[in-house]
Amino acid sequence: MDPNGAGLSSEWMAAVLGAKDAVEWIYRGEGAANLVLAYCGNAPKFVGKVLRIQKVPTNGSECENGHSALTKLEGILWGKFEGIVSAPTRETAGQLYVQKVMCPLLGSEHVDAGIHVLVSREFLEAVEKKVLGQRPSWRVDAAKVNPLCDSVLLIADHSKFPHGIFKEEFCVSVEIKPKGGFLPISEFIAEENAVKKKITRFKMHQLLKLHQGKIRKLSKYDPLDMFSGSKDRVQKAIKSLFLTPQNNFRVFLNGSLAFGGMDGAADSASYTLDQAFLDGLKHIIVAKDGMHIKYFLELVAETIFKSRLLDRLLEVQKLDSIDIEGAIHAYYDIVSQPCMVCREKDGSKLSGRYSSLHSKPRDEKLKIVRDYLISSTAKDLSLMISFRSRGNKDLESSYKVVFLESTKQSFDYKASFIDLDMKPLKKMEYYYKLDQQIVSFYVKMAINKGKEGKVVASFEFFLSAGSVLPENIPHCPDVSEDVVLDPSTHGSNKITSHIPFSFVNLCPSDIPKALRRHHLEPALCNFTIMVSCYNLENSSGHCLHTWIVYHSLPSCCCPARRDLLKASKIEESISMEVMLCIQG
Ligand SMILES: O=P(O)(O)O[C@@H]1[C@@H](OP(=O)(O)O)[C@H](OP(=O)(O)O)[C@H](O)[C@H](OP(=O)(O)O)[C@H]1OP(=O)(O)O
Ligand SMILES: Nc1ncnc2c1ncn2[C@@H]1O[C@H](COP(=O)(O)OP(=O)(O)OP(=O)(O)O)[C@@H](O)[C@H]1O
Repeated sequence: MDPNGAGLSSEWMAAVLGAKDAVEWIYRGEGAANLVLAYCGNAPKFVGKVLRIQKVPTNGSECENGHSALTKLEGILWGKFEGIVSAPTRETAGQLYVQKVMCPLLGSEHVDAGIHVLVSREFLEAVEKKVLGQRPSWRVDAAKVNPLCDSVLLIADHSKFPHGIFKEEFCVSVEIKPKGGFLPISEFIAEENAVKKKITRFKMHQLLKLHQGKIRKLSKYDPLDMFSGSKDRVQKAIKSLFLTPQNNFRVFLNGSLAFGGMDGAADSASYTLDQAFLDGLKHIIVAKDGMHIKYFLELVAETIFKSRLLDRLLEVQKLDSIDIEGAIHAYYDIVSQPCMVCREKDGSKLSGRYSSLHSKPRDEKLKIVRDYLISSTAKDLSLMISFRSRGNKDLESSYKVVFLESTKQSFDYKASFIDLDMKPLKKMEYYYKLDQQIVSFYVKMAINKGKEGKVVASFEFFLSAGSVLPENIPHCPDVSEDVVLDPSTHGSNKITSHIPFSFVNLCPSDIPKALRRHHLEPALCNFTIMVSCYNLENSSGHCLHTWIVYHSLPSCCCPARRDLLKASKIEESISMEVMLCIQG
């Protein structure tokens, strides 16, 4: 690192990547703002590294060359962190933000701010051309490599161990974007938005994304499980991510994407679970056929649970203590604009509530907004964890070690946070609008909820090869809040929720009893009970089959028991899910 904090040491200044270097960089992935390339050549200074290249919107006006610095107000906001204000470019300021702001909060051992390397325009053009075919088409349409950038970030490749000790070793890594893991309690949340205190933004946003066509099915993942600190709930979170990865879960084998997609909308209809992934896992996890994925998911959950990595992240997320509905007021004062929220609420009894925010000293308002933006970074970053089996090697490990009880194996692991970008100050207004859009859409959709009475819990379980269906489903907690609209029928007033049944005893005559146990009156609703079976191995993880096992309308005949027993004989690891659909 150079003494000016610009992140360009003289050694790296000398290395300008040109067109001929492009062959050594291959597509690794991308998000909304950056394209990431992995190194596949032999130059020691690049081995084990990735390049993170800034993109610009294709429909944007002029491309910024990265030389525009922070705005004056951003300079004031981040002024207390050495070097950020005087950083010559936004990129450099962003890198210093990672070093000076995020590193101390998350722990320097889990963050690599990277260094800048110079690149020629020819290099950027050549790599862009080279990776075009691998990029999701909607990402290609949305943004392109910024041709005016003259430097890019070189960061450790967190999907690999830097120097493998053993030539033959396999490394598997997961990338998890856990999103916001707590429910706000802010007094500034308007009464009509009180649902925010009970339902996560992630979950509500899913409905909006479904409606907008950004995803094809609702995620089963609940960030509250991930951040719960409870082993069972963390396991549930990991399993849910596996079943509906979207852009929240990916697996890499020796640095190559093996599961999940770079397509932000990836869900069980679009990701693939290929043989290479299963074969690779077999090098790392010692288990009988059909159990590798189950144990791998256990390994990930165990590591997250034991390492307490997310505890610290949650604390950083909680810097957002008054919610965007509070922070937006401080924002308008900082940018010296009339407060649009107070203007809208003018005359309402709530508008007085915000005067306490508007009368705070400027320093406090700056802190509110600064903390909100830091929290936004923490709610959007990803965690990468790499694993390699320690085998029988007794060498002392320079990494942390996790023990997987199910296979009696020890693994080295290393964990890093990626994508710690500084969020622009001007995004505050967008955050407020998006928040309101998410909540109002959810509230509108949830109005249907009143029609179905009290609905019950969901459960899923894994069946391994040759196993029989369980006699008793464990007691499920009441999650009557937890009603989701069925993606396939959204728009109508059909509600899908989950109801526990003992599979073995499942027969139509038991169903009314079971419904009553959950305070549902069978006579008052038409309903369907479906069992879906997901294959976890040897195929794409798609839903293999859905059986309608019971329909309340007499004309429907449902050979439930026979089909379920057939399912139990599937010689694979499968996950089954029972859904109760009630037509309002
Ligand atoms: O607002 P969210 O929660 O949708 O988060 C955005 C992410 O969407 P997600 O819901 O995770 O798919 C979004 O991710 P995708 O592009 O959807 O993969 C970005 O990370 C975006 O950040 P930025 O604009 O690149 O700085 C994220 O925007 P920020 O809100 O973090 O600024
Ligand atoms: N240091 C790294 N090591 C390994 N893989 C990485 C690294 N950094 C990024 N990646 C891969 O590249 C992808 C895109 O990177 P990143 O999330 O930084 O992009 P972004 O455009 O900033 O994302 P966002 O949409 O959240 O703004 C990641 O999802 C990850 O798969």
